[in-house]
Amino acid sequence: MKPAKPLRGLYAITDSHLLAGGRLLPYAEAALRGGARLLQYRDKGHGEARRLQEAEALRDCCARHGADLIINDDAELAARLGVGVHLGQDDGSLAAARALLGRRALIGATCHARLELAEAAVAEGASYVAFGRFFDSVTKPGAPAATPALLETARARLGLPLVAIGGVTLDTAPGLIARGVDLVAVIHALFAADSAAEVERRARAFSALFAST
Ligand SMILES: Cc1ncc(COP(=O)(O)OP(=O)(O)O)c(N)n1
Ligand SMILES: Cc1nc(C(=O)O)sc1CCOP(=O)(O)O
Ligand SMILES: [Mg+2]
Repeated sequence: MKPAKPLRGLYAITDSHLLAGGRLLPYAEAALRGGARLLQYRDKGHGEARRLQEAEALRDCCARHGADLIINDDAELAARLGVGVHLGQDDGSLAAARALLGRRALIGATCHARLELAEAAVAEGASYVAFGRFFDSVTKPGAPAATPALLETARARLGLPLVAIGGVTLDTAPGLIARGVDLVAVIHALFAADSAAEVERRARAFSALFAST
C-alpha cells in the first residue's frame, strides 16, 4: 500500500553510542526539524523497558513532525507501538512482519548488493528496499559492499522506493540521488555532531539535496 506521504528524502538512523548521555531525543528531534522523512530507532544494547520508553518518545516526536518511525530488528515492538519495522536478512520473516503489522505499515528490508534479495522482499510485501554499503562506514565497516551502478538496475527492475546506506555523507549523497535513490539512510554523518543545532543544519542540507532534483 502507498504511504500517505511519498517516501523520499533523509532517513535518519539513531545510534546508541553516538546518542548516549541524553542526546537521543534532542538529536532525533533536530533531525526531524531538519526535514527527515523517516527516523529509525536502532538500538542494539538496551533492555525491553528502556527500548519501549525511548521508542514511544520517538514515535510521538515523529508524529509532531509529520515523519514516520521505523523500529530496527524488532517487529513485535513495532506492532506494540503501531509503527514500521526494518528487517535485515537474519531478523525474521518479512511476510510474517507484514501479517503482524498490517497492510498500511512501513516495512523495510536490507538487500546488501543483491537484486534477488530485493525481488524476494518485494514479493513478501516490503515497502522499501535498502542497498549498501556504498562507501566506507564508520558505524558498520564490515557490511558487504555495493556499487552505485547497482541502483540504476534496481530502479529499472523494482517498483519500490530505494534506500541507500553506508558511508552516506553530504558529499556522497548527490551521486546516489542522481542514480535514482529515494532515501539516503545516515548515521555518522548526521549524528556525530557537537550539538543538536548542528544535527538540524546537516539534516536540512541532506533534505535540500532532494528538493533540487
Ligand atoms: C535503512 C537500513 N538499511 C539497512 C540496515 C541494516 O540492517 P541489518 O543488515 O539488519 O543490520 P543492523 O542495522 O540490524 O545492524 C538498516 N538498519 N537500515
Ligand atoms: C546499519 C548499516 N547497515 C548497512 C548496510 O550496508 O546494510 S551500513 C550501516 C551503517 C550506516 O551508518 P553510517 O551512515 O554511519 O555509515
Ligand atoms: Mg538488523
